[in-house]
Amino acid sequence: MTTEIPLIGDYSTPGTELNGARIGVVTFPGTLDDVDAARAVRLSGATPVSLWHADEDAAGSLKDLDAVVIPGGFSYGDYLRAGAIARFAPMMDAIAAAAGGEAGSTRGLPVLGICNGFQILTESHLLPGSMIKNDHLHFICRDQALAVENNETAWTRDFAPGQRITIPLKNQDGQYVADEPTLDMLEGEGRVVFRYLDVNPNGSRRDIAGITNAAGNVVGLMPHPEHAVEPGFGPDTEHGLRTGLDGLPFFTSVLSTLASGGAA
Ligand SMILES: NC(=O)CC[C@H](N)C(=O)O
Repeated sequence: MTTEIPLIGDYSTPGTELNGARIGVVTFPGTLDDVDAARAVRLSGATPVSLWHADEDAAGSLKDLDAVVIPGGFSYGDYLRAGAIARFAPMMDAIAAAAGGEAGSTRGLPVLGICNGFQILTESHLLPGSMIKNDHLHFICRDQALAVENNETAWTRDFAPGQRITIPLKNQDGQYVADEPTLDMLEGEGRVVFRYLDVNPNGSRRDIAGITNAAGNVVGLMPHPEHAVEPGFGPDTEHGLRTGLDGLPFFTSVLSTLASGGAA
């Protein structure tokens, strides 16, 4: 069962007109950023739909959805390892089947994992590699500059190639690791989607901040685009102006992808 998420507030910023797309936002026990993710979806013009991790008809609930966001937070309190318990949720089985794993599937449901969502995607083996503690062993919260290395995924096509963006980063388990052959494969296939700029905040291998599956429909990243979608709330971007809209193209990109009829 799914419910459209009622939202309060002013939508007179971009994307006020509803465009017919329905995007699911998953909630686990301990999820933190589902409300902000839903608001970002709505600001892009799509309708956010709430998805519950333990839904007994998870596959049925995904049927009329066009994309899914797995938001940030501390699913199951990050016990054992961030995302390690969430991966066994019935909703994750349904998402994996609809998204198609590493290679993508015929449906190729677009899935965006943000921070804890990225951790859940690696634990679920929808994306390769693992997230471990930041190398300095501290929780970090900062406005982080990134380079968009691949603008041909379902969630990045509204960016320019190589575009510099700034969005918030806040986590303790943000260090992306993988063995050298996997890192070489990701680089070789253009699957590094975002790279940290100016500073590597957590020791991630090769400054990797986000990656995609082979088909380009599943994307995960540690920084939080849903916190940079409204004027006055996101990080300073250019010339000290508080524009803070660098997260919005994630959510409009998936709409462009859907409009063009492709998964990526
Ligand atoms: N902001 C978040 O999603 C936090 C993610 C995660 N559980 C961590 O600290 O690392």
